[in-house]
Amino acid sequence: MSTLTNGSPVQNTTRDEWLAKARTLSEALPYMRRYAGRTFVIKYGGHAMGDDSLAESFARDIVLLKQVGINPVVVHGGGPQIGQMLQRLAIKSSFIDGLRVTDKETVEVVEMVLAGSINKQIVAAINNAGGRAVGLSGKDGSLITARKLRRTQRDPDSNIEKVLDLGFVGEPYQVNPSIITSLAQSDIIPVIAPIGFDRQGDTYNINADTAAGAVASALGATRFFLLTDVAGVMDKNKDIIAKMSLEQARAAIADGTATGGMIPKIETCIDAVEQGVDAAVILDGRVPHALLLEIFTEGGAGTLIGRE
Ligand SMILES: Nc1ncnc2c1ncn2[C@@H]1O[C@H](COP(=O)(O)OP(=O)(O)O)[C@@H](O)[C@H]1O
Ligand SMILES: CC(=O)N[C@@H](CCC(=O)OP(=O)(O)O)C(=O)O
Repeated sequence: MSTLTNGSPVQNTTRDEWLAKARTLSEALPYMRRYAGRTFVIKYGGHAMGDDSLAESFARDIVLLKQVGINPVVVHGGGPQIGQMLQRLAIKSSFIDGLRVTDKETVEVVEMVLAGSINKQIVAAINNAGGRAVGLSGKDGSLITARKLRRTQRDPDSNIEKVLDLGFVGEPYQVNPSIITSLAQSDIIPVIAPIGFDRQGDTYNINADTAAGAVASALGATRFFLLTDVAGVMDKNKDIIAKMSLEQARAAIADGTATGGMIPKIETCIDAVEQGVDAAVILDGRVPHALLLEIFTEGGAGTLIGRE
């Protein structure tokens, strides 16, 4: 038993808990100093959004990052939420290579769900947690000019390559980050919906990982985080891989360690690092405060993809 400065006795367990908390806070200091003034792009996936308390803890983490001098930029998805809305409207939806085939009617729903409801929910959650967030889509401030994504597939029988039509699925063609830097300088946290536009007035549905990677590259972000619904990239024994070089990341795709939605995710990380982002991290958005643990503790969480 020991005593507090006010003389009250403290049970040892409580004291140990306090010491553990103090150690964690103290451990965070060098990271806070290292990252002050840096830009972090955080991709917040639709699967990571989960319930209200998880959304609240995500918002608090973002506000904390801003408070310690980091410039967080949030790019969000919302695939499952788009799916639910399309179902309610009885609009059929299909995917090719993890990308939603998007006709004119679908792109209207996608924009409504992403730039409308989800974007504003995240903005409100950050503002309720004490931050100053502003929601944008790629159309605002000409942030993301897009062009139609061209996908081809080789027919295994004839070996002829055919062009697949995904409709209004776009790829970022030009990212103009000036709106983001102006907002960040005014202490505002930008929250971006992955919608692009072109000079012909067409609207494009962009995969949120791709949009976030393009924003991270254009901003020269120090770190790019992808919050998803797994603990990180798993090896063939289902153990989390803590760190991967670009070569190991490419090998994980080539040898089938990464499949499905993990493939474009790792590809996006490789592209972002090749274009100057210091490191990209895939981590579990379902775990409360995963972002804080990754950024401010020694062990980190999730899978870091970097140069060496
Ligand atoms: N090696 C791997 N490690 C972890 N997850 C993997 C791996 N290979 C495939 N996956 C799958 O990738 C999914 C994450 O991609 P995705 O569903 O597109 O995420 P999000 O909706 O967050 O963008 C995981 O839920 C998992 O099923
Ligand atoms: C072209 C394409 O597939 N766009 C995605 C955009 C949302 C997204 O990527 O959301 P998650 O990150 O939650 O998966 C879609 O329509 O679902």
